[in-house]
Amino acid sequence: MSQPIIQLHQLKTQFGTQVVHQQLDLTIYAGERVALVGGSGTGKSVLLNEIALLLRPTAGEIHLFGEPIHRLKADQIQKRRLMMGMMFQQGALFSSLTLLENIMLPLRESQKLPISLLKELAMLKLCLVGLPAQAAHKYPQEISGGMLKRAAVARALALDPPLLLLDEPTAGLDPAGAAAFDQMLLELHQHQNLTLLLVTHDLDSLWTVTNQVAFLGEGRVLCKAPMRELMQHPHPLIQHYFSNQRAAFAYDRAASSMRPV
Ligand SMILES: Nc1ncnc2c1ncn2[C@@H]1O[C@H](COP(=O)(O)OP(=O)(O)OP(=O)(O)O)[C@@H](O)[C@H]1O
Repeated sequence: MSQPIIQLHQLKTQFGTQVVHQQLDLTIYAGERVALVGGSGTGKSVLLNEIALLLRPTAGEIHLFGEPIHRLKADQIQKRRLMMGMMFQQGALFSSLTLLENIMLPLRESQKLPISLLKELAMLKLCLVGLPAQAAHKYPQEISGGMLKRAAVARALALDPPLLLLDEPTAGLDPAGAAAFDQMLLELHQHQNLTLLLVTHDLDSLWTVTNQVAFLGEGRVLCKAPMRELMQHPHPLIQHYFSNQRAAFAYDRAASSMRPV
């Protein structure tokens, strides 16, 4: 059995009087490809930000890479942060920097290396996500949405983190672009020894990218299981989420593809 790299115990998240998570438990093991799904407003992005240590839960414990975060000192927490790459929903690249400069940013902040070497490392990441070398000197506003998302992944992977977090990575992409992005994620997972955790509403991504799906509802994770099993789960919220024509089409596409479902 792989090591657990994310463990959430009895997490509670509250904004004012709104309780978003309550008694939420979740364990993610090294090497898994996990999606967080659930209805709008169930707190998927909030949970991702808590795991990324960008937001503090109201109560409960987060263990990352086997360490209880609440017992760590600030410098140790920062070290854990660097072990996670995060791709934000809109990419969150700096518009005044080229793609290469954006990818170099995390490297410049944490590595004391000559600039020529940093550039080389950043170029490697650019290639890794399937972007052409000419894209390096373009600005975010000069490239397509698909390229932007790939550049955001390249930046998230700049420091070779073992864990990649992605917030709705295929949102806004056309079907072909989304499928190509999913394929890139699978290749990165295979070749970079990554654990993937993505928030998504993309039913095709659930079938093709993930091997575990954690379903959020009633403030907690109602079930974490492979898609096939999850779809059989009797909880009404899960049944409702998957009982529609779009979900049925995604199932048919997955079943007719060569990939195991
Ligand atoms: N910083 C904040 N302050 C107050 N409320 C917040 C904050 N961040 C999120 N919320 C609220 O928490 C709830 C969960 O938000 P979140 O964005 O995590 O939902 P989600 O499941 O990702 O939704 P969607 O699928 O629509 O993107 C929402 O009601 C949101 O308004």
